[in-house]
Amino acid sequence: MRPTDAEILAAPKVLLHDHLDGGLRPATVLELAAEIGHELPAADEPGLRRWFTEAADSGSLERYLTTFEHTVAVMQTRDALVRVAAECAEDLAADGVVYAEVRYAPEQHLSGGLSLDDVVAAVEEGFRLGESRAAAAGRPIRVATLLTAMRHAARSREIAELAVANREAGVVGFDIAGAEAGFPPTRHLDAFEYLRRENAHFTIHAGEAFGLPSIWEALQWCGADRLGHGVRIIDDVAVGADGAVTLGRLAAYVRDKRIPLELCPSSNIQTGAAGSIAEHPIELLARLRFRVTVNTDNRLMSGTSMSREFALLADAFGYDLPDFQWFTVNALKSAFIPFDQRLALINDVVKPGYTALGAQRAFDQVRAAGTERLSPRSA
Ligand SMILES: O=c1[nH]cnc2c1ncn2[C@H]1C[C@H](O)[C@@H](CO)O1
Ligand SMILES: [Zn+2]
Repeated sequence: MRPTDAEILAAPKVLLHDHLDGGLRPATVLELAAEIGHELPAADEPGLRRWFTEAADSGSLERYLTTFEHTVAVMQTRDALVRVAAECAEDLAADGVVYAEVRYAPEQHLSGGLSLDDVVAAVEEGFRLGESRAAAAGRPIRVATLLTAMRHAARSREIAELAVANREAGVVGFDIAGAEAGFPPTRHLDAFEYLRRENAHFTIHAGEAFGLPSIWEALQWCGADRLGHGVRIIDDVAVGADGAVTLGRLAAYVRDKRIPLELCPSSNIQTGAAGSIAEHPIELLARLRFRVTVNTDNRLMSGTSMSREFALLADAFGYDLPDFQWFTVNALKSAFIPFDQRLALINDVVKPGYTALGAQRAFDQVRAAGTERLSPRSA
């Protein structure tokens, strides 16, 4: 059965891959840009919303990334960062997300004179503010942070140190992002070796715009805990005409080691990593029991939300609530917060949430069945 949109919205959801600078409200971009005199490509909310999705719809990661020029430009002051982070937490909570790991690159927020420490402090303040507003609105959420280093730049070791220094302040991990082709993860080996020595967690954007060599480096040279996208692992999965499946050694390793794949269906279509939702490898990877998770990547650029991603998957593959519970539990198993906290969220929030939805559906069916109709009298 296709879950209703109301059921999808109410279902507890978990998000591991969402960029702070890819999820601003269009109205906020307009207001912040007006305050600092930044020129935008559209003058009103619907126009700006449309511009972001259309410009990001380019089929190339490099062109997709140019749209961040306008979001990063308006996130250069303490107040702007607090506001954007608070709204991010509120928007995710309103969408039924109960736990999120949100990432951003502190090195991109220094042009207004903030230090790296100032940037982290402002974003954490915003997340705490958003969490408390969401709780007051009856939609509790926990937001944890990943600090990203840009792969074309040379500050990854410094950002890794910033992540470790802010572990107690809400930062739970590290990531590298930006154009993938030409910037292999091994350029940042120093940062990853440092993080491993510090017993810290990290994910790497790999296997999105570039294929298996990028995934292999991220795992076997750098030691990534998770793969940001990792969708091109499908290149190492062969399906014969008779339906027989053969995994190459890298795909087998990813599945055997339960390496989480942070799949982002809508984003993958925009950057050309997949042709359409119906053709997205998520269905085959899920059926093969890879550790698949569903994510938004950039809600503004993709005009999406966790609920929308789930709805698209439900339409394309007939997924129902048990499938969404499976994706959600997978995500929590893969989160960077401590094991006891992950378990508590699985057992006390996610499973009861899906059970309640199942019970509600059963009641609705009984109630519908209770309205007895006279069937036409047969001859
Ligand atoms: O999907 C992505 N792949 C690579 N880089 C990305 C993706 N989405 C966002 N970014 C970049 C642009 C942002 O400015 C940066 C930090 O969030 O990360
Ligand atoms: Zn991303």
